[in-house]
Amino acid sequence: MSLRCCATQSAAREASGRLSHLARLRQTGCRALRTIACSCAICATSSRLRKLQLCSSPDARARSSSPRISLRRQSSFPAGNDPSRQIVVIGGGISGLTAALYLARGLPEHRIVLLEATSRLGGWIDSTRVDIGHVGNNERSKGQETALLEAGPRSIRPSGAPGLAMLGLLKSLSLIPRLLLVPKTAPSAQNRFIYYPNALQRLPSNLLSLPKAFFLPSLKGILKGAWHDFRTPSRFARPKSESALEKERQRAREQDADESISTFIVRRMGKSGELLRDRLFSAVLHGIYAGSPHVLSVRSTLGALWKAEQRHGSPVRAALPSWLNKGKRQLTSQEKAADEAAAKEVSRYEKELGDVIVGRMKGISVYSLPEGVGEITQAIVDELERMPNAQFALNAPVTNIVGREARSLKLSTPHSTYSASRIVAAQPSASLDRSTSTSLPWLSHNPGANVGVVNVIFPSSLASHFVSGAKDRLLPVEGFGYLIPTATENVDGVLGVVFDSDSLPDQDVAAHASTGQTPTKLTVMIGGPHWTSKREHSFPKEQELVDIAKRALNSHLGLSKDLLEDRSAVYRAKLQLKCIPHYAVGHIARMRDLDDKLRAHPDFGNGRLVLAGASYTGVSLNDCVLHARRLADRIIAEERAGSVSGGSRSITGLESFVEDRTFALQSGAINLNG
Ligand SMILES: C=Cc1c2[nH]c(c1C)Cc1[nH]c(c(CCC(=O)O)c1C)Cc1[nH]c(c(C)c1CCC(=O)O)Cc1[nH]c(c(C)c1C=C)C2
Repeated sequence: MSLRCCATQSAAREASGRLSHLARLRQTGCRALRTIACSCAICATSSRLRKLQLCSSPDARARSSSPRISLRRQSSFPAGNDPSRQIVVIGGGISGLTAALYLARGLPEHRIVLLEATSRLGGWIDSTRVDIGHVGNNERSKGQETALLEAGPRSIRPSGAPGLAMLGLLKSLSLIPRLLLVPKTAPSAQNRFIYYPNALQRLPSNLLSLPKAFFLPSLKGILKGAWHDFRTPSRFARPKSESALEKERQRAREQDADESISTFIVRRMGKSGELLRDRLFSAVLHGIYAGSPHVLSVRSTLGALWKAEQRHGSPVRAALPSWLNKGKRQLTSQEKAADEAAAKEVSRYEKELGDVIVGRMKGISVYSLPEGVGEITQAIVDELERMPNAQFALNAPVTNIVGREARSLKLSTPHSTYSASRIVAAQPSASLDRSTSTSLPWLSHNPGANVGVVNVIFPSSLASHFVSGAKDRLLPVEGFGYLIPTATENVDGVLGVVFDSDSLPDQDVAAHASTGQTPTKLTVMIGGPHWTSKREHSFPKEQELVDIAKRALNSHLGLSKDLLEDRSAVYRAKLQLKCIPHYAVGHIARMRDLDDKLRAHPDFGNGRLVLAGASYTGVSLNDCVLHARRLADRIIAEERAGSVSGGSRSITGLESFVEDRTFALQSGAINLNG
């Protein structure tokens, strides 16, 4: 963060000498959080992320932030400037960094250049440790109390192919021993709440707790809805007598079929579906996409529900044993092939990880690292910095990409031009659309969530001061946090609150183990669909966001005004613009069209422009890593084959939309508690 701020004091240039200068500046100054409130031109213009920082505590100081980079000279690199052996990766978020890392490892003869538009790497990942005051009364136990804050993603799920791909990356970066693991049995894994209509309700965490849940106000009508779903024919049901040609036509139509989450739920569950949408599903969507069930595609975001109807007749039938389910149908050969390919990929990653790690991770709900998920991007940057064939440029927004059929591609930034045989475009798709004239469709189609994030820290001393009794706990319940559905009265537009100190307590214990005291940390998320009718300039400013957070914590958790206004409480507010892509209805069909157009493009086809990142193939860190790895593997294979036989180049980064026509996105499943 300080890198960004310091960088903006002078002109934005991407020369290597300048980057070393930035690294030096970062080490020497700009440490206090409050210095980050940007009044600088570059942050406001070249970065789409507007940062609003506020610390109410005089003691709060930021200690670490975005990945540190210091650029070494590249003159020793053997490939020189041969464009046929130069790959440019655009975008320094997790997707771009992962792609660059695997490419640099797999193609040591190629130069890999990573261009980042802003002055920091890491994208939405933004981990910062702050000092929040002193703890301990006597000289021996006295120490500085610190808290690790995340303004973006904070924990990672180890499940499925995406989860394994991420663990494989972490293993290769030697980060596995550093993981802070949260077991599935931990209270934070078991307890997730919904605030409806005016109280916290714990959601069922397993089948045993399901019957009790039927009486929760937010789940009222679930039995009626389930019965409606059971009786509603599948939209994929076809008469047995249909001709083969009819069947084929119907199958082709199904390939592109889609609907919103709202219409899916109401179609399957009738009137009860409307209630469940407003009391339950909207809350879950707030907690993943900061999005609305009316906009999001069911197929691309809750793909497990879509697949359940397609394969089993309905989501309820899918949960039944097969002898009770007459709606279950035979899989097509294409579906079988896709399932087999997915299973193969899982076992490949499991093999790479080894039985010990795979076994250990089976009992884990989520994990993070002592210095937050930012440790991952820092470790990637550190390794890239050590590699002679990797190069970074910050403050290097790509303003144009020109291709001349089979010749190399030319990229322009305000201060340089680059030639490349291939480009991996890992920035948000709308940025690619805005900054270049690729004439590719759909890049700006999907909206994205605007979210106000307020980190709140109560230093450990406040618990003993404000709570009487042995427990010393400021929060009324223990768990992951709570979400607010649209049916709850919510004029401030709060999406939910994460109990960070419950879900990853070890992040802060580790920092001051001598006292055993830990701060209480919360993150209040605001906005998303509640701001749809607002223009960007009227989004709440930093103080307004903090005030909203205080009101929410007071009315939802009963935290007293004295506690909230205590001068040692720390608040940090940040506005995250377009931070989570919303896959709108029809996303899969549009991605197939984009794939076709890209493949056939005279300048960018033939694997010359490859698309990567959350705009296309899944919003989680795991999805970003999985798809970046997949495309890097394909590029490496083609480059190696090409150097021998001039192999056919066909990569677009969108292969998953074409290869698995029934279920393109890996992480479409939801799991409320597991
Ligand atoms: C209150 C808002 C938000 C909370 N988290 C996010 C928002 C916008 C962002 C987010 N959460 C998840 C993802 C998916 C990708 C990932 O990294 O795993 C994103 C972008 C995961 C998630 N969080 C919740 C659910 C049900 C999921 C999906 C699958 C899973 O991990 O189980 C629930 C949840 N999110 C938030 C809270 C307070 C909460 C539940 C109480 C915060």
